[in-house]
Amino acid sequence: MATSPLSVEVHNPYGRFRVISTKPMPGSRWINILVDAGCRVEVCTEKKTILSVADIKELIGSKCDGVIGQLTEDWGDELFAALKAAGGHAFSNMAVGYNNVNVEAATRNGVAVGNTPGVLTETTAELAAALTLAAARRVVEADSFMRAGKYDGWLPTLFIGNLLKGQTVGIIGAGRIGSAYARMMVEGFKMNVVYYDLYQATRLEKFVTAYGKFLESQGESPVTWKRVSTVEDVLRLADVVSLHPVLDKTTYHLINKDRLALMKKTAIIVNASRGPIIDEVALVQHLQANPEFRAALDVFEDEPYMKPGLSDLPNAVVVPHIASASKWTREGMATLAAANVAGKLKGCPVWHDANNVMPFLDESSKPPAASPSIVNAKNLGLKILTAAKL
Ligand SMILES: NC(=O)C1=CN([C@@H]2O[C@H](COP(=O)(O)OP(=O)(O)OC[C@H]3O[C@@H](n4cnc5c(N)ncnc54)[C@H](O)[C@@H]3O)[C@@H](O)[C@H]2O)C=CC1
Ligand SMILES: O=C(O)C(=O)CO
Repeated sequence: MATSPLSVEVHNPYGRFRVISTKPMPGSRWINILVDAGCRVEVCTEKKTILSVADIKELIGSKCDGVIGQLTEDWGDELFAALKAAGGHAFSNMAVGYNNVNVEAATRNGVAVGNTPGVLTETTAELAAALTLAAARRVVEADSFMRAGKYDGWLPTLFIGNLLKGQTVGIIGAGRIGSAYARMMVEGFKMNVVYYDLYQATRLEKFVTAYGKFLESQGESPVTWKRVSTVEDVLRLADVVSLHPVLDKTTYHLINKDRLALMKKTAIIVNASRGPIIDEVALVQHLQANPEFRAALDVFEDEPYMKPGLSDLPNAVVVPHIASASKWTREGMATLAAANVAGKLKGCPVWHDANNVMPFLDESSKPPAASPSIVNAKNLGLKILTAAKL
C-alpha cells in the first residue's frame, strides 16, 4: 500500500541547494541563513514527534544537499549513505550532544557533521541548578501537596529538605556546561566544588579560588575546589552530584548500583546530560530503598520512556529534556545548525573555536563565512579558519 508523503513546508522553492530540516525550529533567522546561501528549505511539519530512519530517507529522496536533524533521530550508516546517494555532504544536529550520530559513518560517506556548542551552556546549567533546588527543597512534592488541598497550616516539620550553603557540589564532566553549573552553585549558594574530568578545568579552578578570596575579604568563609582522580571520590564527598559528561562508551552507566551505594544517604543526583549515563533501573531501586536520597532528571535512559517505578517516587523530580529550552538558546541552536549546513554547502572553512561561537549569534551583523562547529572537520580534511584570517 502506498503511503502518503510526509508533509513539508517549503521556503525559497527555486533555491539551488535542497536542504531538509526534519523539524520546525524556533525563530526565522536560521531559514534566512539558508535562503541567503541559495537553499530551497523544506521543513518537515509531520505531527509525529520522532521520525524513523524510513521517514527521513523519504524526506531525503533522490536529491538532497544537506539536512538539519534532531537528537531523537538515529543518524547511522543508512541515512548517511542515503544522503550521499542524493548528492548531499552536509548534516547538522540541532544539539551540542551527538551521541545519536555515527560520525565515523558520516565521514565514510563524506558528510560533514555539525553540532551547536556554547549557545546552550548557561541555559542548560540553569535548568540543572533549578533541578538541584527543586530536589533539595522538595518543590515538586510541596506543589502537588498544595494542589491536592492537603495544606492545613504551617508545621515545624513540613517538607524539610537540604540547605545547600557550605555543602559540596560534585561535578562529573566539568566541560562547558559542568563548569557553568559549578560556578552558579558556588556563586549563588557558596558551595564547595569537587570535580572529576579527564582534563583539568583550569578556568573553573581559577574562578573558585578568586571567589573564595573575595568572600574572605568580606569576612565570610571561603569556597574551595578539589579535582579528584576517580568518579568514586566525587560520589563519596559530594552532597549534590551533577552529571555533565558527553555520552560515549566511557560514560554509559557511569552511575550504577555500586556507585550509587557510595553516595551519602541524603545526597542528590542531577542529570541534565544524557539518560544512559545512569543505570535507571538501579537508580529506581536506590531511590526506593533510600527515601532521603533524591534524583532530579531531565534525561532518561529510554527516552521518552521512564523505567518502571520512577514516576511513582516522591524523591524524584522529572522533566522532559527541557534543559536547553530557553527562547534565546533554541533560536541560537537553530542558527548554528543552519550556519553549519550553509557554510559547508557554500564551501566555507570551519570556524576555529567551537567554544566561542558568539559571532554567529549576533543578530545585528552577518554571520562569519564559516561553519561554526563541524566535529569531523579534521577527518574530512576541511579547512579551518584560523584566528589570524578573521
Ligand atoms: N539535557 C539537555 O538538554 C542538554 C544536554 N547536553 C549534554 O551535555 C553534554 C555536555 O555538553 P558540553 O558541556 O557543552 O560539552 P563539553 O565537551 O564542553 O563537556 C563535556 C565534558 O565531559 C568530559 N568527559 C568526557 N568523557 C568523560 C568521562 N569518561 N568522565 C568524565 N568526564 C568526561 C570532557 O572532558 C568534557 O570536559 C553534551 O554532550 C550533551 O550530551 C547538552 C545540552 C543540553
Ligand atoms: O544539545 C543537546 O545535546 C541537547 O540535549 C539539547 O537539549
